Amino acid sequence: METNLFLVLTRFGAVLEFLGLVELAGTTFGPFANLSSDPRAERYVRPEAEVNVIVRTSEIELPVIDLAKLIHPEFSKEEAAKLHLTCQEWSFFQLVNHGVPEELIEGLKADTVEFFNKPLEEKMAYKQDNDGTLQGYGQAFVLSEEQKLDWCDMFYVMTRPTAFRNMKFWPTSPSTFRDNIDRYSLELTKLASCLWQYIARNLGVAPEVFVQLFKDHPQGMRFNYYPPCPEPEAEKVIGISPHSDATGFSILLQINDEQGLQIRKDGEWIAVNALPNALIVNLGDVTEVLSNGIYKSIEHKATINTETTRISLVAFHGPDNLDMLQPLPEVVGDGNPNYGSMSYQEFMKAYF
Ligand SMILES: O=C(O)CCC(=O)C(=O)O
Ligand SMILES: [Fe+2]
Repeated sequence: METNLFLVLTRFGAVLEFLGLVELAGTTFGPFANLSSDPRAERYVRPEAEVNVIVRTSEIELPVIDLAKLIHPEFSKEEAAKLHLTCQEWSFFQLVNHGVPEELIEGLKADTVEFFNKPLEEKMAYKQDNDGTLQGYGQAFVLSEEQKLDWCDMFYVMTRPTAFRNMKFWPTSPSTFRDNIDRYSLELTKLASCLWQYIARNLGVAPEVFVQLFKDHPQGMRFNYYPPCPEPEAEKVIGISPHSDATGFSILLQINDEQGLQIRKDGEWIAVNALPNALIVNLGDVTEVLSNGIYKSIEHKATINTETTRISLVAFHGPDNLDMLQPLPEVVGDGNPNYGSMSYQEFMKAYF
């Protein structure tokens, strides 16, 4: 979690000082026929050293957790033990048999692709404004003129609590998009409640404690759109910079089944090869602190490629408005707390 964390914070409402560069989003990609000769490319092309880190190429499959087994009386104990070990060793896992209806996922995928394929003017009707929440269509944090930019358009909406929804950012076309986002949001909320209970038990904490911590299920959804990046500079361009998520946990759906997520494990970058129907879950910084570091929030990034567009959807699940963020007493026991206590507000501010 000790990384450059430009990414997630405002998902839950911190204040962002924007520099008006949001207008760049979307307009930047199309005209980039040649990154090496276009002066705007400077904003995206990074020094080689930043990008060329080791990637383990050997096939490593991210652990798979089966939700049907987790909730099945006969298999639950074994699967919960696997979940605990996976959370300790990886912090990332693929969730299968997650119960989110396939028809809903397929509908949401189709709507998302259709939305991003629309002409720029139409998408700009939903552009981010300076309301400090990053909701809408645009780019991730642009904090200075010097900062290198991620090769990614984003579209972000707060989905829960439902009172936080700002419907002016919710596209009316495709006609099913709003409803599918709403339904998916509810499905993931149910899923999150279920997972929290097992995570709590695995940490020796009463599930009610987690129910209370995450009671209104704050949830934001970030749609990431990574267009193909032209050669020859593509190797020095990143889809999303290395970061960890400031959440309880995040749930990623690959919209068009293109791979590109990489996670940092034991000092190496590992390319994730996700199963077609899996959701990818990763524990965030809040969980790292609550668990006193038993579970870590690990760094990850998104790569781009030269030929194809990649689209992902990440749903962030945060705690309710905490006063203080600190390790749970059940987890610390008589041992040393590794993590101090900090105000939740301060914690969120640290992301700037
Ligand atoms: O698109 C991906 O694979 C990663 C996205 C991500 O990490 C994020 O949105 O926080
Ligand atoms: Fe992330």
